[in-house]
Amino acid sequence: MVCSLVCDQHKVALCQLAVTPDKDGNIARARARVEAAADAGAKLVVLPEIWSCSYAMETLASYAEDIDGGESPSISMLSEVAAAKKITIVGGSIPEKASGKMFNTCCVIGPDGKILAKHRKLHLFEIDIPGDITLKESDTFTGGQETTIVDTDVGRIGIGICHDIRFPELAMLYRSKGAHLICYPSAFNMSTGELLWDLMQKSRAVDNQLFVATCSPARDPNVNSDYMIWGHSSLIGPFGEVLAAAGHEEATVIGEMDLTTIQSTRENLPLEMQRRGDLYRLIDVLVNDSMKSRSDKLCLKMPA
Ligand SMILES: NC(=O)CC(=O)C(=O)O
Repeated sequence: MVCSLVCDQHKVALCQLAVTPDKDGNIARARARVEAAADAGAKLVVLPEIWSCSYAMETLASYAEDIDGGESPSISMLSEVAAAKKITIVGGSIPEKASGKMFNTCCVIGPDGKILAKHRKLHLFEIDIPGDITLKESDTFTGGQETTIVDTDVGRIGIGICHDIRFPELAMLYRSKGAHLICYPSAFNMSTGELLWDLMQKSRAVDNQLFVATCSPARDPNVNSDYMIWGHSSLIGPFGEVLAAAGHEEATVIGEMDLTTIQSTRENLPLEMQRRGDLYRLIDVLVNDSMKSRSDKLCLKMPA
């Protein structure tokens, strides 16, 4: 491949890791997977949501790391590997402790091993389907306050974590700021995954005509927990094409991201030129919605 000043084609690896309660083991396995992905030519490696320990609300605090205080074995390992292999890593997420709170945090690390950006999950997952699944992340985590878009060697990347994918406004914001790729380290489950996982990543990609990468932990069918992981990490192109996809078991999948297809897709299907800013604007939706009370938001008005 011949690259001009800035290379447009990049191999992206999604490391769908098997995650256990053994943190040292998880870090060692992640290191081996990231190194192997780099050796296979990946310039960007993406890890899952909560990969240093199990996604079990009751045990997360005992695994939390102080990233800003420099006491984070998980992030130190990623920095070492990024620098040794000269790659960019979207480091999934780990439980982060800071100011007496806990966040669900993704670090983006550059080829010099330095942290380029830190994203704290903005929308905390909340679901209550009686008899099936009930989970409220906000009982455990504090939500982040900042959106995250970062320039890297493989393009401009917007970051969201799992449930953040359900909020199209965030993806639209990243698109408007020139993102080439949105990465969503995630951990969907068996109740949400089958119907929503593929649909949402393709929706964010085709609505915004950019690349979307998701990375999940592997499913453990023997796990003694009511939260069984869906898996199926994927790389989606700007026309909704599946460029790489894992099953539900532990695997690394690598896909090629050709950034020039963003422009060609936008020329072929010029959505941005057709947007009816005279009839609707995102700002109106946001302002109207934020003025409503929480109970108003939950209730759909029925016709009289
Ligand atoms: N971890 C999550 O945010 C899970 C989620 O969004 C889901 O649908 O499952």
